[in-house]
Amino acid sequence: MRLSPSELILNADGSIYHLNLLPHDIAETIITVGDPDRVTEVSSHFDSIQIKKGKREFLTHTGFLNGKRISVISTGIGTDNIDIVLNELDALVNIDFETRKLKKNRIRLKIIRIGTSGAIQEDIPIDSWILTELAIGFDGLLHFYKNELSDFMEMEDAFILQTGWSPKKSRPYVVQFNADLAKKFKSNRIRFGITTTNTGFYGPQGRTLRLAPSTNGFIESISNFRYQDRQITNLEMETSGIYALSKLLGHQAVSLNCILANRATGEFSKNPEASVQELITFALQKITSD
Ligand SMILES: O=P(O)(O)O[C@H]1O[C@H](CO)[C@@H](O)[C@H]1O
Ligand SMILES: O=c1cc[nH]c(=O)[nH]1
Repeated sequence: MRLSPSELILNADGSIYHLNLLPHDIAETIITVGDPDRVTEVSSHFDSIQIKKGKREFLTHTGFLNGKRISVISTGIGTDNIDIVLNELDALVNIDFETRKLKKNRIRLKIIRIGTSGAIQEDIPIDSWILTELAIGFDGLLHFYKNELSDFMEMEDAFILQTGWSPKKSRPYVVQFNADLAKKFKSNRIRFGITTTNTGFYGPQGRTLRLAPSTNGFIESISNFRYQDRQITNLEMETSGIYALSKLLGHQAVSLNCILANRATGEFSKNPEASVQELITFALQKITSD
């Protein structure tokens, strides 16, 4: 089937609508970061940079490090942006832009998120790193796609029951990392965890400045959740969308979280930039150690 101009939207130069990229602009190993400034922090480690392109909050650098071609792309904040980034990255490799038809041979991208996050358990130190094994999405993105991702229905039901989750909110969905890709990042510095992906930074993460969240004791309630002796470790705003769409599209994804805040102790990192830099260096070393 030929995709119409309103579905597969290409710019005048043939690049994909939001990312502003041509198919050959991206590598098969993709690092996603939320903050556009973090793109340069990652690509400054590259031996050479071939592509620097962007539009809106979506900035991409593609280059080589130790002979490996890598792209780093900023997603901005939130799973609504992840919907755009994942669909457009997939289109770049799996749709022929000339014929507007799906390619026969599918390419499987390796997607590694390097992001920042808040811990919700007291024993998780500031500036430590968590690799998300299971993401619990409060965002609802998955529900807009035909899918049979139901492996964790029992855990979802347990979460809804234990936290008294309001039916006014989207049903939380649980989705897993790609275990093969995750093996690459095993290290005594990395803790595997359960991450919630929240639809905002303030109310949706139980923060109160002037507005009170609808649920009293939101952080306490999700930090007390237990499933098969496991507990939620941290929260952020993209991982469930990345994992869900990667699974549906056939890509491999892992999410690395640099813990900047601890919501149980009220602490925040004294040097967030250095902390994120260290995680970038670690991730790049693992990615290029084939
Ligand atoms: O540091 P990044 O990758 O943006 O990730 C986290 O930081 C942002 C909120 O400050 C959200 O995007 C959250 O997921
Ligand atoms: O508390 C935090 C810190 C970083 N990112 C988040 O989404 N929440």
